[in-house]
This record gives sequence, structure tokens and C-alpha cells, in this order.
Amino acid sequence: MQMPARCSRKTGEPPLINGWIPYLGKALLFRKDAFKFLLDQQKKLGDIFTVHIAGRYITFIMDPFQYVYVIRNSKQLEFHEFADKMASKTFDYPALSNVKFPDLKENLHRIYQYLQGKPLEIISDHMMKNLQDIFEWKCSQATDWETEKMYKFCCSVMFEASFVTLYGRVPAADGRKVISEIRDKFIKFDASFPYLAANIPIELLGTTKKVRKELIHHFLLQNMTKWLGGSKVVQARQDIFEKYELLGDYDKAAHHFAFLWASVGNTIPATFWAMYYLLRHPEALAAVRDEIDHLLQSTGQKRGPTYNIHLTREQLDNLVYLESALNESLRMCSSSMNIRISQEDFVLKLEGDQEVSLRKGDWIALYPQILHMDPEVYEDPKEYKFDRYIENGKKKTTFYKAGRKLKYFLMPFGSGISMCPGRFLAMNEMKMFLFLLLAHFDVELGENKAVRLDNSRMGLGILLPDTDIAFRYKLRSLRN
Ligand code: HEM
Repeated sequence: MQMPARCSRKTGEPPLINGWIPYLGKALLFRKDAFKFLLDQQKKLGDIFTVHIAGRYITFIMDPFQYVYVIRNSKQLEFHEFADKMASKTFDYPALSNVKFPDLKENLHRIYQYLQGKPLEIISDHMMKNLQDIFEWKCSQATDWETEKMYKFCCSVMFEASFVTLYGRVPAADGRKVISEIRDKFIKFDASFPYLAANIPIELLGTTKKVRKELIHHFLLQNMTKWLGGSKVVQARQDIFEKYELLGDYDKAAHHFAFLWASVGNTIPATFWAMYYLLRHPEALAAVRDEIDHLLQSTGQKRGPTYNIHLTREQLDNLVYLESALNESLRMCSSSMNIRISQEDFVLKLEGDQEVSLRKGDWIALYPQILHMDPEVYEDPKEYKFDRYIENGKKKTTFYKAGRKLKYFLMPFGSGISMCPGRFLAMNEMKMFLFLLLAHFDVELGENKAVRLDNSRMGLGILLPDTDIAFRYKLRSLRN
């Protein structure tokens, strides 16, 4: 729903920033560098303001102490309607209308239980096994120094391992090739993702429409039934779709494709950044490798391509240096905007008797990247400090701003009702990837160039690197 232009403010409404171009408002400036744009507005107008962006009125809440009032108000501030609309258009399935598909949304949400608790342990074990298979193959190739591009490497390993874990192994003789073809199409589609999210018609995006159709076709039931050993979560989604007669075969396949995107679209770049920052910081690399070697030794496990490494949930959880290094890279590369939509005209009560008047259809946005880069919360926020999330050898979970303890200090996975259901699996997957990489290989950068964040998907999740970078790896001697 697009809002008519607003000529006047009502009492209690925050300051409004209107662009001089009708309809577009401040869209161009926001798209160019949302982070800088928001900081500039905050300096001028304070912690709450409304921006007219491409026909929408978005009220930004910049003060992290106010986040909780937005996050816990899931009754008047809705999320799913917006997300479903965007996802159905991007991934080409029919909107999740409750009239046409009663309870489909709720049913799909219920099965996120397969990404938590005991089922999480099972799926994480499968992921570890699949990662090891790929690393074993990499090991056989890397008896001497082997050079590869880092993003390409992370993408190929994480895509294949995630695909096999979630959807199963493609049993044909050329099974790996089939997965790498899907991956290559996925990369092409993903490059257009920010444009699709910005509502640019897919017809204007070159071959994207064709690539998306081909990708979706891979997930037709007749193909998926051939894949072996997939996950419970995907099987449960399949079972649910079968109950809806009005969902066509293509629609179901499109849903599976959307889930694939959710499961790797952020994980791949996040894995890249975690690896990149570790290799850029030898002291971080040494500390994390020490922790890994120590865990292997203390559990009597050998490293080397032919040994199976098993990590329990507790062991993964207790890798505090690895986790801190991972969190630190997530802090630096994540940029997801948390959006809610006002369901009615109402006054949102905030801390300290503050209130904001909102109109039905207004968007409310939290932009945690500002918090992640706030020098009052994180000293030298542009610097990578691998042990930022460690205190006295344990996980550090208390962060302060202006002397007050923050409830929210790291939000790469969103918040409240829109929080990522795959967050525990994602953390495990990235830890396991780094664990195996450092257990098996000596690794170093192969080029001396700075890789920066590509800002074109600001607000949409993990930012991609602006360029790829070479790195070298070689099988570690079993003695050191
Ligand atoms: C580093 C990795 C990941 C990051 C940073 C991430 C981040 C996010 C964020 C921020 C959202 C909310 C989007 C919004 O507010 O519009 C989200 C949603 C979602 N994520 Fe993740 N995610 C990651 C990995 C995963 C994995 C591994 C899975 C599944 C295996 C997954 C499944 C999903 C799904 C299904 C949703 C949509 C939830 C819904 O229906 O409301 N994610 N993710």
C-alpha cells in the first residue's frame, strides 16, 4: 500500500524528511549510502524521524534503548505481511493469502522447530559430515600450496554442504556437477536480489527471469524425490505443501527455492568475512587455531583428512574464541533493516514518557548497523578485534552505551517476530567450516589488497565483498 503525499504533520508525529522529487522522496540518497544518510539525519533531527522513501513513510528509531518498545509490540506493529509480499514477488510464488491458503504461513512457521533443540543437533551433525566430505576432497588436492579465490571457495564449499544437508545428495554419477550448476545459477540470481527487493520489475533485469525459472524447475517434486538423505525441515515443508491443492507444482518448487536462498544467501558472505578477517589478523588466527587444536587434543581426536571429527553441541558452544571472532565479523558486515508496519493509527509509547504518533500503513524501522558501528558501544568500531566478545575467558554479553547496559548489542539475525529461524544452524555451520579449514590447512592471504563492503544490499542482510581475493592453503603437517 503506497501512501498519499503528506503535506502536514499531525501532533506527535516525528520530523519528516521529504525529498524534492515527488514519489521518490529521499530514495536515491538512501540507496546510495543508507548508513551515512541515517547518521546525517540523526545529527540534525535526533533519534526519531520519518523519511519519505519511494512512496513510503518510514520512521527510523535510532536509539537502541527504544528498540525493545518496537520489538515487543507485535500486535500493532506487524511484520509478516510485508515480508510475504516481498518474498512472493522475489521468488515467484503466490502470496500467502489466508483465504486461498488457510494457515499456510502458520504451518510453515511451526516447522522452524526442526532448526532448534535436538533436531538442530541432528542437522548440524549432517552438515559437519557433508563439510568433511568436501574438505577431504580439498585435502587430496592440496598436498602443496593451492591458490583459490576466497569468496569462490566459501561459496562452493558452503553451497554444496548446505544443499546436500537440506535437500539431499543428487545420486547421479554427475551429482556434484548438478549441484554446482544450481550454484552458478543461484549466484546469477543473487546478483539481482537487491534490485528485486527494491521492486524493480524482473523484466528489466536481463536474464534474471529465465535463471529464476530454471532454478525453480530444479525443485519440482519429480527432481526432489530423487535426492537422497535430505533434512526433516525440507521434508516437513514438502508435506505441508501437499495439503494445499491450490498450490501448483511450480509454486511449491518456488517455495523450496526461497528457502534455499534464505539458507545460503547470507551464510556464504558471512563465512567469507569470518575467514577474511581471520587471515588478515594473524593474532586472531593463532588464537582460534590454538583453541581448535586444544579441543581436538583434549577429546582425543586426530586431525587429518581421513579422520572423522565429531563436535558435540557443548563443544561447539564452548569455542569462545571462534565464536567471538565470528560475532565480530558479523558485527562488521551485517546490515539488515528490521521493518514493522503499523496496523492502525496509534501512539507508540517509548521509554521516558516519549511517544510517537503513527498512521496506519507507516513503516517503522530499526537499523542495527548503526548500533554495531556506534563508538559509544564498541570502541574503535571500524577495527576488527577478534576477542571483543570475550571477557575473563568467557563469552561477553554485557555492552553499554552512555553507562547503561544494552539489551540489544548484536543483531545480524533480526529481532522479535522477524528473527531468523536458522540462526543457530547458521552459527554452527560457519563454526564448523572454520574449524575444519583451520584444523586441516595452513592458510594465508595470497594478495595484499583491501576488500571492502559492497553497499548495494544495505538493509538487506550480510553485505557482499566489493572484490574477491586470492588465498593459499596447504595440508598442515600432522605434527604441528
Ligand atoms: C549468517 C547467516 C544468516 C543470517 C545473517 C540470517 C539473517 C536473517 C534475517 C535478518 C532474517 C529476517 C529477515 C527480515 O527481517 O526480513 C532471516 C530470515 C530467515 N532466515 Fe536467516 N539468516 C542466516 C542464515 C539462515 C539459515 C542457515 C537458514 C535456514 C537453514 C535461514 C532461514 C531463514 C528463514 C526461513 C527466514 C524467514 C523467516 C520467516 O518466515 O519469517 N537463515 N534471516
